[in-house]
Amino acid sequence: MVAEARAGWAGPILVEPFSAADLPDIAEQADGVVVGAAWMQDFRLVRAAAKLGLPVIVQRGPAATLEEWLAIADYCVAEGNDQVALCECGSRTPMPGGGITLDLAMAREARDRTGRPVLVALGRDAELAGAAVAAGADGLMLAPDAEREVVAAAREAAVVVGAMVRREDPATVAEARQVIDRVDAALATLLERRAELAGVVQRLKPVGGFAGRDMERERSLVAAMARRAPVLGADRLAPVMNAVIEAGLHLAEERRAGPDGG
Ligand SMILES: O=C(O)C(=O)C[C@]1(C(=O)O)C=C[C@@H](O)C=C1
Repeated sequence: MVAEARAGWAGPILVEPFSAADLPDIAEQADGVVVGAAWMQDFRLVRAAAKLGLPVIVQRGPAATLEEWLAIADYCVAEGNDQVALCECGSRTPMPGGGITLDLAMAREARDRTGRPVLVALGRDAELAGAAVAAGADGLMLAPDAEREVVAAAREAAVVVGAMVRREDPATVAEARQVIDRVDAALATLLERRAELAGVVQRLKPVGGFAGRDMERERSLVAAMARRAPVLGADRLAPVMNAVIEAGLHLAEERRAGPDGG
């Protein structure tokens, strides 16, 4: 199965053993071993898994406290393996649909206390991807059989929400460009949404399009933005917003004219 997975995936392959009998094969073929939520407290298996020397992902059991969870990471370190990341998989609660509720506060606390990367397991549902990233998750884990659209939605939320709420500190040109690409992804998403909303205003205003331009409103929105972007300031923002607004007005006029010019 690992060989099959490798054929369609360029990234690292993590494997969760069913029992100690799986460990030799995992050592040979996997890039990391997952201490599954269901057996987090099987200390013998945890120790044996840590001894493989591969990076270990310690998933939190559905009833495990923060201390119990972090203790398992310490067990791995005690086996001489410091490549340990944590993964929040949710607690059993009376919620419908399996009754598992992600504890993002716990994930955050685990990250703050240990300085280790913390992943959040989303199963087959990308809905909380943005929330997990905003709460500080270093990575998202999806069920191996999650649908393509779910994976794409989680990835998109991670990029856009991450760019909005996380500050990164790139050290090289390549890294800085990667961060810029993520910020641009968020900008593109917001620009597209803004153009749609500006189109709504054009349809609702008594006089829409360029004929109904309201420079007073434009000055005031630039001033409000400058309060959030004081380094850029109103003078640098004004031409940027002028271009953004004009693009929205052109789009609205084109749409009103229709594909054949009305
Ligand atoms: O608020 C309006 O009246 C709009 O038409 C929207 C909008 C904008 O894109 O924000 C566009 C043109 C106006 O000059 C001012 C603002």
